[in-house]
Amino acid sequence: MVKVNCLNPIANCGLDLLTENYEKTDNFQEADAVLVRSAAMHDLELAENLAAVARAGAGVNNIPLDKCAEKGIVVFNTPGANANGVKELVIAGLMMASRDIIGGINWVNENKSDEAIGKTMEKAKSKFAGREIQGKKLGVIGLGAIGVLVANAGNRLGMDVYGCDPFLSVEHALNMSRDITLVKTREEIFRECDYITVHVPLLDDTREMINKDTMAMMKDGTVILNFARDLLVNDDDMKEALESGKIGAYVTDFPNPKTANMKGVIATPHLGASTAESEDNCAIMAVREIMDYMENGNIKNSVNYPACDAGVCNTAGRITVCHKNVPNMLTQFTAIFSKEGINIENMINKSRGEYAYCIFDIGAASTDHLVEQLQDIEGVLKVRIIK
Ligand SMILES: NC(=O)c1ccc[n+]([C@@H]2O[C@H](COP(=O)([O-])OP(=O)(O)OC[C@H]3O[C@@H](n4cnc5c(N)ncnc54)[C@H](O)[C@@H]3O)[C@@H](O)[C@H]2O)c1
Ligand SMILES: O=C(O)[C@H](O)COP(=O)(O)O
Repeated sequence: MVKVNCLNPIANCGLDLLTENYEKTDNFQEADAVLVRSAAMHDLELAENLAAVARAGAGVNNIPLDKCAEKGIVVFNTPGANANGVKELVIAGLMMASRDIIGGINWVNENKSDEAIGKTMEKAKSKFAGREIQGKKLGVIGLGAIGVLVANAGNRLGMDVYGCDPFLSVEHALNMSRDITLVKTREEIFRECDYITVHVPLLDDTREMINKDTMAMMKDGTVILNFARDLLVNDDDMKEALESGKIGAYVTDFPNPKTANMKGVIATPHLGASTAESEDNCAIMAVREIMDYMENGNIKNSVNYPACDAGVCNTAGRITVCHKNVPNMLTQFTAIFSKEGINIENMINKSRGEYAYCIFDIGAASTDHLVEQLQDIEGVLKVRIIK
């Protein structure tokens, strides 16, 4: 029985995929697999039995990826599964920053008991006038699942779209409209664009990419949209830029105590992926990833281990090994099978950075004795019997 713990509520259509071989537990420490959204995992103690963590979503900065890798815990995410939900909210953000929709709605609420509201509004409305986005320049930093959808949508709305992503994948490039101008550096976007939207993961080299120096390059009144992570922006610098008019508005899905109280900020409470469709897509993808890993040892969409797919095992046994990506590991593994007189019928070994992963399909049923010997090799992080 595989024990699954949900650190956040996960959509039922995903959980319903779990067969009778899985059991939900409320106890994180006894889980073999964990499903999570944004719950912070950095301070949690990781039990020996934990084999997999699936993030039903994109950003994994709430998960200690290296600590997990070091313990042979494979971490997955669900690329693209919530991208359309975020794209639609970004478009709403573009609109809210361009037309004073919020001011106008507030005015109607404040004047809702005015019998003559139909007349008074005609006088009041000039306070809420805005500008159109058609013909304006939109810069998209990060052309992944969300960035490409935002870029294409901006293009369809008549914007002149610029995109920047030094690691642009072939898949995302193929999905991008040819009308979008690809630029090599984000500085070109900072200098050129009226609206700048960031869709990058929070990493050391993206942290505070919007700061005093980068905002100084921008046109006066530039609108910044941040539906990625709050730490991509230096809040104190943003406050100054909003006060001076350098930045016209800061739209963020990640308010914090500073930005929630900042004039010129339009904030939503991390709503990007909070649609029924995105929650269902993420839950289904995350549960399928966990099940394929637990039942077959296959890895798809991991963020700390290499992809590895051996299909369904059709030999007598299958053993998987998470290990350090260092010399002489395979020789030591195969020596153990050879000593036990067990034939390796198929084998896959993949590496990713400091870590590597092996699937051995063998001619005999796997035994605890085999596992113990493999586990004793220095550099082996986790050994699992699949069959
Ligand atoms: N508001 C929300 O609810 C919500 C929902 C989903 C994702 N997110 C956030 O949005 C981020 C992006 O999500 P995604 O699904 O598009 O991820 P993704 O992995 O598909 O795309 C990220 C892109 O950023 C690019 N990138 C990395 N470093 C870069 C850099 N220095 N400069 C430019 N590009 C760089 C990558 O090459 C990749 O193409 C996530 O990491 C997450 O933080 C927020
Ligand atoms: O990175 C993500 O996928 C988003 O920030 C969504 O987070 P959530 O699943 O907590 O809504």
